[in-house]
Amino acid sequence: MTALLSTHGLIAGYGDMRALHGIDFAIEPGETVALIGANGAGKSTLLRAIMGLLPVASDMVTLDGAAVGGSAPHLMVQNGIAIVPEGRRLFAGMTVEENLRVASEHAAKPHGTPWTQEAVYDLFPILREKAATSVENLSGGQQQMVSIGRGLLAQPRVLLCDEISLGLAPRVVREIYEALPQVTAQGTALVLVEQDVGLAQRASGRLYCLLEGRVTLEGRSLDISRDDISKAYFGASHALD
Ligand SMILES: Nc1ncnc2c1ncn2[C@@H]1O[C@H](COP(=O)(O)OP(=O)(O)OP(=O)(O)O)[C@@H](O)[C@H]1O
Repeated sequence: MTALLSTHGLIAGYGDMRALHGIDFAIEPGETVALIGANGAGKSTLLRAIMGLLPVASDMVTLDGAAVGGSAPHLMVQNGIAIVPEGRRLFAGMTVEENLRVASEHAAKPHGTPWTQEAVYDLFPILREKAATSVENLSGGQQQMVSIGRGLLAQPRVLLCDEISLGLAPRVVREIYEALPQVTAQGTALVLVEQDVGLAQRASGRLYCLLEGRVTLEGRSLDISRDDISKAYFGASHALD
């Protein structure tokens, strides 16, 4: 079966520095897949490579079987891939509503029920109250909700989320993660880069662990033991302990 989005022996890096050494990854509609791994393992690089923010060969990324690797990021959005970047990167000086509107203006053609601003406000009701507030006056959690909302309004088939829990209070992280099943229920697939391994395991159906630019573990999140994760996360030297 052809996956919705897949990578095939994906190699990517920065100048002469190769950060990913042949990544095979796949995700289906409505699936939540977590990417875990230590700092520098290559998780963000994989998202950037998929998104067309780093050069990759066209056949290294396929969408519905079509080679799309290395397309410009705006074309990847049109193809149905969107990213919630690390650090949120909202448009400062603009309100919540304006940030969301900009996303709608550059959206892909919706595949199923389109995401609307109202649907985003239903997902994160606090944003409805803050619609006219400038984004720099929001809490970190509220800014993250805007960033996710903005990603959804691009009408993605796959939303790539880079460390959406970073720096947020546990209560806020819970609030955001509790909303995610409503996203996948619409058929949108979610890729979650997540530092909190327990959270990643609970929130995803499958996970991949990266170590130094390679996949060291892949499987159904609930079937993978903590020991297997620990070995995959820290590498063979740890496994021999
Ligand atoms: N802009 C960049 N220029 C050069 N090297 C980079 C750049 N960004 C990342 N790297 C390097 O690429 C490798 C993978 O980094 P990446 O950010 O993808 O890791 P990560 O798993 O997302 O970790 P983190 O949790 O720290 O973001 C690391 O060796 C890192 O130093």
